[in-house]
Parts: sequence; structure tokens; C-alpha cells
Amino acid sequence: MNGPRSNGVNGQSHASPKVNGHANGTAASRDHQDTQGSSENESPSTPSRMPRPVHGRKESNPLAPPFIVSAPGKTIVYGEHAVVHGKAAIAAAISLRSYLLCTTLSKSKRTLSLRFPDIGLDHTWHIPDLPWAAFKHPSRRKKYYDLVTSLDQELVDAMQPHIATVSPKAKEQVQQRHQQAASAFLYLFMSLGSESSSSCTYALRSTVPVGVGLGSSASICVCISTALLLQCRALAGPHPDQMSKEAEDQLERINRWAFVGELLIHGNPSGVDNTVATNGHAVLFQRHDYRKPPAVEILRNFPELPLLLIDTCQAKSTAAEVAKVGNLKAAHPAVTGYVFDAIDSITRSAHDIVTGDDPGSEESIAHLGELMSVNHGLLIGLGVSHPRLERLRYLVNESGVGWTKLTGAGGGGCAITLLKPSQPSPSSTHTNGDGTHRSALQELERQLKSEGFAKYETTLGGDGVGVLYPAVINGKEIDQDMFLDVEGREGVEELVGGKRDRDAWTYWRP
Ligand SMILES: Nc1ncnc2c1ncn2[C@@H]1O[C@H](COP(=O)(O)OP(=O)(O)OP(=O)(O)O)[C@@H](O)[C@H]1O
Ligand SMILES: C[C@@](O)(CCO)CC(=O)[O-]
Repeated sequence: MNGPRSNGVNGQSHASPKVNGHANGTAASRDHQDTQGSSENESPSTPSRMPRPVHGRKESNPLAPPFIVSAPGKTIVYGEHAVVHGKAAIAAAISLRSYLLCTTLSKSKRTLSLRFPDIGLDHTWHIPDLPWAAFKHPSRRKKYYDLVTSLDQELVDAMQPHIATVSPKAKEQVQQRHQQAASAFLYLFMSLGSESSSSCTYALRSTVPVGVGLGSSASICVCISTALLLQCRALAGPHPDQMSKEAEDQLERINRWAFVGELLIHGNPSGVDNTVATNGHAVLFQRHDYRKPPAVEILRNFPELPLLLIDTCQAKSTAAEVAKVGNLKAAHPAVTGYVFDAIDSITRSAHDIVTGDDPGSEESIAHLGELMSVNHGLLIGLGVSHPRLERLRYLVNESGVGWTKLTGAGGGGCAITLLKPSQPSPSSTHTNGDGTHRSALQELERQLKSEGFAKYETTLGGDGVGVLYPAVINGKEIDQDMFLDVEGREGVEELVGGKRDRDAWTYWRP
């Protein structure tokens, strides 16, 4: 691994930057764990490999080095909304990602800070003031490996005064954004940490646009879950020679807590978004019973579908759209049941094609495209389209370049267009009325831009959650100021070195 050697944790100077015996090992603080006063936060897979600390004078303990975790956004290809009601969905990771830089501070500080500039959130809590009595009460206390499928209302209430102090003077919509993110963070921190957790600043930068249906909330919840589990030493690795089953277990643990974060942001999530943000690639996902883990098939060979990802630039709220469909179901259970069943058969038919012999053939693409159009029609029936989405569909249909459906919660947000294989490449041209030479696709893109739609360049699939431990790229440490100051998507990607120093990042790869 590149970069300076880690000092290890709790005053231990390891011979290599390995922590927990793993290259790029966990960012866990031994100090932190000891102060939990319990062995329950210790991963069963780590102790034998872990160098036991010699308890020296605390004042001389060097701090754990800064580290970064990252997770992708997603696009739902088939099955949104129906998936909340127990039907199958297919979702794929996208190359837009969130990055969370964790900087441990001197123990004397006792502060917990969130610096989330994408949404303008900057907040600090004093750790001892947080409602530890409620969270650590034996009847409510959760273990890092528990399956938590609903929020404990008493804990939400206990947290409330500390959430009410987040951006109290901001406009309602902004305040809601801030408080949603802060609640997700604090609930996880209180569940996984302790009163003597290290003081830390968590700085977040994301290239996933917020609230447009591309899973921004899931990607930040996966980052938060991973960072906190690493800090309480509840994860092994990631490291390149990790056994498949062990890697799978770590991802499962991350995903469970990310779902809890989503519960705080969404209200009633299916869990598909956090599952794909955790695992990457694409997934076939179905949750029959909310008290049990969902059925998940990771689609590692998901085809490179030629997709356009277009943002209507119309704001929406996932929680509101999900609640709308919930109300429709309550009023018309039988009818909505048929709609959900129809969406389920679309997803299953698409699954057969993408896992079949020739998913990239002209015939397969046409079949997948038609399924997208029908899926969108059913989503209109559920009341989650928007005039901007319909305008977008009209323009794409007129151009003849492919098939379009909304993706994510709808009510605005994004749509995906599957391009026809016969679609001439942007370089092959024809003459338009104004004498210019453009392909139908270029002409469509020009029109979309002129009407205020935005296009995202992204690829489908790729890795799920990743760790850069320590936060060093090409021998240079990424500090908080650099991380917060760098501009734009390219700036963030360049700084965290996804392209320059690929080996520095590690992933759980079952
Ligand atoms: N970059 C970010 N920084 C801080 N908070 C974020 C960030 N991205 C998302 N969030 C949190 O997630 C919320 C958006 O979640 P929401 O579910 O409405 O949108 P989404 O996840 O982008 O869409 P969908 O769930 O339909 O894919 C924000 O209000 C904020 O609280
Ligand atoms: C609308 C929905 O199906 C997808 C949001 O990305 C909600 C969910 O599954 O949690």
C-alpha cells in the first residue's frame, strides 16, 4: 500500500500499516473499544489476528489516522414502489459515489462533528450530553450484529432534543434535509458507539445528486454504517485475500445498519437502495417479511446496458412518494395488488433476460426496453409520475432513440432511457432542418438541455462499499480542509484517487 505507515492505534506502533492483521485493516480504535467496557463490540473474526495493546499512558496515545469510506448511488431498473410492498426489484450501482472522511480528534475534545457541505450542514454535539442512558439501557441496547428492522420510538424521542438543535433557523425544507441526515447519523452513532467514543469529525462529499432518485441517502447511510462499525472494531478487513464468506458477512453487517439509517431518512424503505449501495454490481431484491432479511441475488454479470440517465431537475421527496403509494394501497388494496403483481412479473421477465445467454442481443434489448415502458405505465397508475417526467418521455419517444421509465421514487427526479441498439452513434450524422448535422441522439440531448433537463454520465455496476485506510493517495495524506475545499465531481474524484491509485482502496469482495 502506498503512503506513510500508520501509527496503529492506542499507542501501538505496528510494523506495517496493517491494523487487525489486515492490510488496509479496520480503522478501529482499540482505545474506543476498551472504553466500551464490553467485549460485545469485538468482531468474532478479529481478535486472534489483533495485536493486543499495551496500556500505556493515555496522553501519549497517537490518534488513529484519518480514513475514508465510500459507497455508490444506484438506479432502479425495474420494480420501484412495488418492492416496498414485497415484490421483486432490480437495481444497479452507478459510478457516482459518496465519500466520508473520518478524522479522530484528541480525546480531550469530546465532540462529534458533522461537516456535510453538499447540503450545507455543519453541526457539533458534545458527546457526554447525548442521551446515552436511553440508548445503553439493557432493554434497548443493540449489538453490532443485531438485525434491526424498525426504529425504537423511545430512542427516536430521546434523540429528538439533540436533533432539534440542528440548523434551527434554516428554511423548513433545508432544515428537514439537515435533520434527516443528522438523525440517521446520530441513531447509528448512539447504537454502535458509547459515551467514551473518540471525538471525531465526519466530513462528507458526494458526487451523487441529492434527492433525485439515485440513492443519495442510501449511499451516505452505507458510508456512515461502515465508518462507525470500523471504529467500534466490528468489521474484519477489507483485505484482498479475505475468505468469501467472511467478506459476505461484513457486507451483511454494514447493510443492516445502513438500513436503520434509511429508516430515519425515508420512513418506510424496502432496503433495496442500501443493499445495492453496499454490495455494488446489480441486485435482484425482494423483502417478503420485514422482520427477516430480504432475499438478495447479486447479479455480478449484469450487462453493460446502453443507458441515458436524465434528471428532470424537479425536486421530490422519496418519503412523500412512498407514502402516496401506501395511501393508494389502503384505499384500493385489490387494484394496487394487481399493479404490484404486474410490476413483479416485469422484473422477473427482465431478470430472465439479463441472466440469460445473450442479454446484449438486439432482441433482448428490445424486450428489456418494452418492459421498461410498461413498468413506467404502471408507475403512472400508482400516481408517482410528474409532468416533467412525461415531457421527457414524449421527447425521447419522438426521437425514437429508446425506451424510458422513471427511476427511484418518481414525483420528479430521474428517468432512465435504454438506447436502441440500432441507434446511430453520436458521430454518425444526418442533416436537420436547420442545416446542421446531428444524430437523433445528439438532437435529443440538445433539446433536453434547452428544456432544463440534466444528463449524468455514469456507468452501471462496479464495486460497493470501499475503504481507504489510511486516507493517503500516492503518498499524500488527504486532510479535512483539502477534502472540504476541493471543487466539483472531478475535483472530489481526483482527490480521493479512484483513478490515480486504484490499489489504495480496498473492497469486501465475496
Ligand atoms: N451528500 C449528502 N450530504 C448530506 N446528506 C445527504 C446527502 N445525500 C443525501 N443526503 C440525505 O438524504 C436525503 C435525501 O434522501 P432521499 O431518499 O429523499 O433522496 P435519494 O436517496 O437521493 O432518492 P431515492 O431514495 O429516490 O433514490 C437528504 O435530505 C439528506 O438528508
Ligand atoms: C420508491 C422506492 O421503491 C425506491 C427509492 O429509490 C422506495 C424503496 O424501495 O425504499
